[in-house]
Amino acid sequence: MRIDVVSLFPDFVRQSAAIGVVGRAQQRELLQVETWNPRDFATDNYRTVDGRPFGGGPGMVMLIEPLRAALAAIREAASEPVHVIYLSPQGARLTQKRVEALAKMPRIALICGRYEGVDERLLEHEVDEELSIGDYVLSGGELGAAVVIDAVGRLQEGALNDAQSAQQDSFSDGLLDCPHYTRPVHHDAWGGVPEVLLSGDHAAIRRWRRKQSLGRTWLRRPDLLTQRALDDESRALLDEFRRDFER
Ligand SMILES: Nc1nonc1C(=O)NCc1ccc(Cl)cc1
Repeated sequence: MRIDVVSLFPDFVRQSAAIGVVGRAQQRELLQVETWNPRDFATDNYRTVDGRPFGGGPGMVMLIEPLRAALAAIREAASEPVHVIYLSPQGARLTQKRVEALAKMPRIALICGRYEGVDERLLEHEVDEELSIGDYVLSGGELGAAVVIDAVGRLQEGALNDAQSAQQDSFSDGLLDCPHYTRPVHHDAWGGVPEVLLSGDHAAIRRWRRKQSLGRTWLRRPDLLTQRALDDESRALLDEFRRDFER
């Protein structure tokens, strides 16, 4: 999969995509991240990328032309269609479900805005999808782009090792993760570890972990439970968790 990022801060995007799982996915050529700086597509001597807002008001707006020219260059370098995404608080909230769909696309382009916004005509004519990583205001779209690159990059076939895949699965089935423990078995100030995890009874351990994931989701994110049907076993485990909790 190839991801082209249009950003005034290409180094940030490149460096964040060069580490960890995503960095390794690039080394293995499972993923390719390229950056394009709109300033390189500005047509005037001052390499201008922003303009004053019509209607007045503070701040500046990103010009159409440098962004449009950067996208044209991206499309020229592409043998297949490019799905263009704009990151902003005005977009649809990014979910794991949407990440899984994006991860199957051959090419996506991420446009990172700065200043007060991007000329609406660019968004109307060039952007296929507007996405938000959360309901808060950042200084630009680059952090959103880094989130999309990470979430989509780790889903590329071969990017994750077994442990990471297991962790991914626990989140991806729409539930919160269970608690994790490691040595020491007994900590002076903070006590021990749930006995079942020391038992070696793998069926019981699996059951305990599933019960914890269901229970934590019920306690912390009940909205996630309404979005999915629970099979009989999960329903029984959650009821057991709730009985224990309310005891
Ligand atoms: N929340 C979010 N989810 O994705 N992006 C954001 C965000 O706050 N971007 C800031 C931003 C976006 C566009 C422009 Cl022109 C300026 C600043």
